[in-house]
Amino acid sequence: MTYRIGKSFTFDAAHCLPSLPPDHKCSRLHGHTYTVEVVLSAVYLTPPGFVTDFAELRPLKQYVDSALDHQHLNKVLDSEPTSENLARHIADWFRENVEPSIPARLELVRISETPSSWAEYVVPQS
Ligand SMILES: Nc1nc2c(c(=O)[nH]1)N=C([C@H](O)[C@H](O)COP(=O)(O)OP(=O)(O)OP(=O)(O)O)CN2
Ligand SMILES: [Zn+2]
Repeated sequence: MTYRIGKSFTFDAAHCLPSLPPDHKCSRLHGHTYTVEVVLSAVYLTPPGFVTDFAELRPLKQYVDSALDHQHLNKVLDSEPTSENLARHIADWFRENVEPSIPARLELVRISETPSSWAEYVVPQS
């Protein structure tokens, strides 16, 4: 049996995908209101019955606000800022900076650029 929780954050940012053909609309600079959703799991609950306290995820919100909100994502990521690469970037940051101090593991990060599309990075089982 595994328990899961999720939390979402939003931020606004600009990006372009320069390796797309020049006539592709996403090769030009444009912006999105992004949604970041993280899903965490635990086999055992910690008192009073949490996978982890949602408040423990505050550092991720601070990272999103300081590093991603109102930024040009091509200047933030080493790779082209697709939703897939952004999901991996956030998962890597979370696993390095938050996961070691909480009783839960990161399952996945989901990114939505628009209400009708999303991409996920699913963390491999260790
Ligand atoms: N697999 C991916 N495909 C695309 C990505 C991506 O990150 N991963 N990104 C883009 C562009 O960033 C684009 O801005 C978003 O694409 P799209 O969903 O086509 O956006 P629209 O709002 O224009 O959607 P419509 O439903 O066509 O109005 C492209 N592809
Ligand atoms: Zn885009």
